[in-house]
Amino acid sequence: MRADTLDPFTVVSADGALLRGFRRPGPGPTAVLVHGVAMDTGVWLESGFLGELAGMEVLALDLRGRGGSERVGSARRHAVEHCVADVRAVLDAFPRERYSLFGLYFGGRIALLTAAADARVARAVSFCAHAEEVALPEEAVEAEAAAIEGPGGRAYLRDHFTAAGAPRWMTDACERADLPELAAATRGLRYGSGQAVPPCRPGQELVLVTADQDPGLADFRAGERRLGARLHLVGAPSRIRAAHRLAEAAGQLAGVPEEAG
Ligand SMILES: COC(=O)C[C@@H](NC(=O)[C@@H](NC(=O)[C@@H](/N=C1/NCC(=O)N2CC[C@@H](C)[C@H]2C(=O)N[C@@H](CCSC)C(=O)N[C@H]1C(C)(C)C)C(C)(C)C)[C@@H](C)c1ccccc1)c1nccs1
Repeated sequence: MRADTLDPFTVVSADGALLRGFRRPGPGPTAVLVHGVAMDTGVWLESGFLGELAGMEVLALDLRGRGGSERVGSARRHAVEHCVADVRAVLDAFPRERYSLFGLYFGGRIALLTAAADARVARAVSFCAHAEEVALPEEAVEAEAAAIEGPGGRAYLRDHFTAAGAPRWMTDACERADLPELAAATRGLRYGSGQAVPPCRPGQELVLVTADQDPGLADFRAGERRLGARLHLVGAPSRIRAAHRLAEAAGQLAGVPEEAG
């Protein structure tokens, strides 16, 4: 028996891309959920994230090229500025006083960039993606895109994530991916995804979440200093293994008072 009522919605992004998602009604503050590169809104249900946000209104979108949203086809139309525009189209479609954004992996960077661009965002929580500049290794990312669109694309993703100890919901998301579009999204990372998140607005709360044993912990610490972000660590040996603990972390961070008894 599904405990949640999920109402599908459709919004149009600034460049005309048709985006789909779902709203889970709730009495409390509004959460907007932003998934990662090789994911879609299904991860919020399968990871247990949604249940941890009981009491909040939840708006979850499929970013362009993912889930039920429009296939935009080109790497340029997957530039990070278009992903930010996708999130802002959801805010425009559901006018609220304030929003809390929760982003998974690359969705976390999109959430942080959206906060920097949009004062309506009161809080942005990035799970396993930091806010610092990243020099994307062109060749490695191109090789990854080629692997994804190649004949063994499905196996590349499944095997790599499985070997890295990813949870079932992350590998299952890869099974649903439109591989040519995922390759375009991967190539699209070269258009701005490495940029550092600019300082956000006064009053905005930023939270960075990662594994306490993440080898890249220094980049998350830099976000504490540079952006005044809060750092929340989960016990895990890596960012990917932290995925098993992110729903639990979300519950702790959502900070929505338990329903009155
Ligand atoms: C350390 O990396 C991990 O801890 C895995 C982790 N990644 C990341 O946190 C971030 N990324 C990366 O660090 C690197 N980026 C990659 N390629 C870009 C990239 O990410 N993808 C493109 C395809 C899509 C599947 C996605 C991806 O997941 N691929 C994985 C490997 C797949 S299987 C383990 C993947 O990292 N590959 C790397 C290669 C260089 C190996 C190709 C650089 C170049 C940015 C440093 C990611 C959030 C991001 C951050 C900022 C800008 C862009 C992207 C995960 N993210 C999702 C789930 S786990």
